[in-house]
Amino acid sequence: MITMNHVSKAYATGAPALNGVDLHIKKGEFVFIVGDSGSGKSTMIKLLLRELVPTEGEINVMGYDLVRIRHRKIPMFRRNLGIVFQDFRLLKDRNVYENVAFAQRIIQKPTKEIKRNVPSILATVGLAGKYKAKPRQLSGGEQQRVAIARALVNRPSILLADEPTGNLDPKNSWEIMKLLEQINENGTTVLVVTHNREIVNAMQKRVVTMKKGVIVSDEEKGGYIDDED
Ligand SMILES: Nc1ncnc2c1ncn2[C@@H]1O[C@H](COP(=O)(O)OP(=O)(O)OP(=O)(O)O)[C@@H](O)[C@H]1O
Repeated sequence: MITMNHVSKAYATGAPALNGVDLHIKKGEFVFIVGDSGSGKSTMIKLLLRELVPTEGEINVMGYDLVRIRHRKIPMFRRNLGIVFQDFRLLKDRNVYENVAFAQRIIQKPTKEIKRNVPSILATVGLAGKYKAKPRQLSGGEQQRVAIARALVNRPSILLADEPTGNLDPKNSWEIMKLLEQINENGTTVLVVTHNREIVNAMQKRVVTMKKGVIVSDEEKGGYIDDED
């Protein structure tokens, strides 16, 4: 589903952000990506989204060769991915329903289908009763649920979450992680970049630890490794 072979990414300045990374993720896995600030996690996510191209190496996601993919095929490729960020990135002047429906309008789903799909996905994330609310009327946890609904409504095969609990209190963080786990149990491959040590240690999932652009550990049912530096 996701393969990175000897992937390096150097920016114009500084040491390479990624340096010879090999990573294989199978369909249906739940993987945490952890590591100190600057270890290369965001760079990895950007490469998987094809926002960046590697300096060296090969990346294949869902059968798409991300080094050689033609520009006009990138939007089609990205339909396979749902993305969630730390800061939610909702449309502030649109209500919950519109925020989720927007993702379907972009891919030109017929209105009839949108009217069926949006309430269904809002029920999945536990927000069926809040479809008319504006983002500012929601808690941080609820806003993140809207963002997750928006990421899922087009039924992506892979969900990428970049620090999804970074702005949430512990209770909401747990609820969001449990929701991501449930989404994974329903068949979606889930990658979560996080600094949340307690949750990583408790959830007993695969943990890939990055340090200075390399993978220093990759463990099934792993934990958060403390940096001794
Ligand atoms: N656009 C850029 N130009 C130059 N260097 C960059 C750029 N983006 C990131 N870097 C550098 O690449 C390295 C890896 O950064 P990256 O953002 O991938 O780390 P990260 O693990 O996601 O960090 P954080 O946890 O703080 O988000 C860092 O040294 C960073 O300074």
